[in-house]
Amino acid sequence: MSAFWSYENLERVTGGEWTIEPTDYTAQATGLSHDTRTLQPGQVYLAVKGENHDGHRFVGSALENGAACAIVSDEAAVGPGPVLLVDDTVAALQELASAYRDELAKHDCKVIAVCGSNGKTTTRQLIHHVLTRCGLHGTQSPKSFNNHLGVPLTLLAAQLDHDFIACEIGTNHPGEIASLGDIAWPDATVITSIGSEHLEFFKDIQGVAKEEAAILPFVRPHGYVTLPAEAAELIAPYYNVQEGVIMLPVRHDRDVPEDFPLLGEHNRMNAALVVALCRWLELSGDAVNDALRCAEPPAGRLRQIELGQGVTVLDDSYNANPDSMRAALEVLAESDGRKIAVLGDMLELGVAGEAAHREISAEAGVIADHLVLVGELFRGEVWSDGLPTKIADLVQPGDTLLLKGSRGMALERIIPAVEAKYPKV
Ligand SMILES: CC(=O)N[C@H]1[C@@H](OP(=O)(O)OP(=O)(O)OC[C@H]2O[C@@H](n3ccc(=O)[nH]c3=O)[C@H](O)[C@@H]2O)O[C@H](CO)[C@@H](O)[C@@H]1O[C@H](C)C(=O)N[C@@H](C)C(=O)N[C@H](CCC(=O)N[C@@H](CCC[C@@H](N)C(=O)O)C(=O)O)C(=O)O
Ligand SMILES: Nc1ncnc2c1ncn2[C@@H]1O[C@H](COP(=O)(O)OP(=O)(O)OP(=O)(O)O)[C@@H](O)[C@H]1O
Ligand SMILES: C[C@@H](N)C(=O)N[C@H](C)C(=O)O
Repeated sequence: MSAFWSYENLERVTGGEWTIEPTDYTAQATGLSHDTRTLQPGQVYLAVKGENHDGHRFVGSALENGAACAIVSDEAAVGPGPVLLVDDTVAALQELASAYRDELAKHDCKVIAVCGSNGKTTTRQLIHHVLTRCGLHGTQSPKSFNNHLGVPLTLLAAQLDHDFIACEIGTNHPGEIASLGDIAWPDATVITSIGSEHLEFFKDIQGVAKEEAAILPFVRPHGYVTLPAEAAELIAPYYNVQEGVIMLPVRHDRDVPEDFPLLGEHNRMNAALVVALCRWLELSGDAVNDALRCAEPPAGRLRQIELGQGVTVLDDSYNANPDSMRAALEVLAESDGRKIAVLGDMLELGVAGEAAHREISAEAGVIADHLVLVGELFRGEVWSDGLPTKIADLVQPGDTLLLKGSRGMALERIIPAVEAKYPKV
């Protein structure tokens, strides 16, 4: 265990003041949690004000349940154990993560950042899967933890004897990548894609490219960046790296095994970036290929569900923007049987949204034998409790059904009705 988690170091790094003093300043906590529902005894509890709760309300129960101490910004939050008062708990979390990042560097644990418009979770999970199968020990972002809370929590959850952390870095507003880059200081970065995401805030693809390029100055000297060749062209105007950083644009997927199981050209390109990263890490090509052959997509990201009577559901319901819509429609176009596309609204596209919905519905109309549009922006069906059954009734044996829309549309709600009609055998 490192002295990093000692009470005296927590005080030093955060600049806080103890409102309830520890009895032994050199004693160690075992890590940090911001959630009493998952907190382990011995961890620091960090109180965060969220959308639904104020974490300060749970300080008492955190300490009663064995938290080593609590970090708070509200003097009134107390309990049976040490309490460290700071101005801003989110800033304290980020300061702790920054300091821990320096510890990780001393222990030669590599931080691998995964940025990009589409494919961060898929690629981050692929990296963790492949590196682990190649014999390295490491950790990765939970769920899609990729923002001002998720990135520091991911870094702080790593152990100092880990070989790597695969850490997603996300954005939906200009400036977010730079502030997270300044915490993560990655050894290597994969930029999965640059596309029409969150245009409400980035305006256009140049805006997205500029934002994603903002990770580059934070890649550590002699570090590594890989990205698709088209993305490299888009970020070229913003190219700015530390000394000795190698940047490898990837043009093709020919190094990915033919039998890589994730669907779609976009996933083959994600895998090609992982292969490039693994070469930089000097991992065995055969071991990397074997690992890629048994990879699985994360839930809701073009996951193929085989039901009874030859019905296939392509569950791509996690999120949507024009690029990931097109990627999914390409897969549907190649699929067996009649093709049914159920497409939900693409959110956060701002003024670009109207044309994008028009174009996608026209393209989908050419590919699908049956197209169902759901949501206001598509001028489609309004969601109702009866919609899943209505869609299940359209499906015939041997069909392929694509479900794709933004998170807010939650199109995975359609799956149980289709499963009920065509139970898995
Ligand atoms: C703070 C937090 O983690 N909240 C998550 C929590 O919400 P919940 O309603 O339970 O809690 P509150 O936030 O209201 O509570 C405040 C705190 O109280 C704690 N607490 C609560 C109850 C209790 O009994 N005990 C407690 O201790 C609680 O733990 C809080 O600390 O759960 C929700 C459901 O799982 C989560 O959705 C919610 O997560 C918030 C939104 C969050 O930001 N989490 C980050 C860790 C994270 O990284 N989340 C990612 C998604 C990130 C994302 O959307 N990324 C964008 C790009 C970046 C956008 C950026 N600008 C932004 O605004 O975020 C992208 O496009 O990818 C994830 O969850 O996967
Ligand atoms: N390189 C890619 N290009 C286009 N679409 C992709 C790519 N990789 C994955 N996708 C699709 O994008 C969607 C989101 O995938 P994923 O969750 O991996 O991305 P993400 O960047 O982590 O998303 P978020 O930022 O919302 O967490 C899925 O539909 C997935 O199939
Ligand atoms: C879920 C969140 N990370 C995201 O990608 N949002 C967009 C707008 C979506 O859900 O499509």
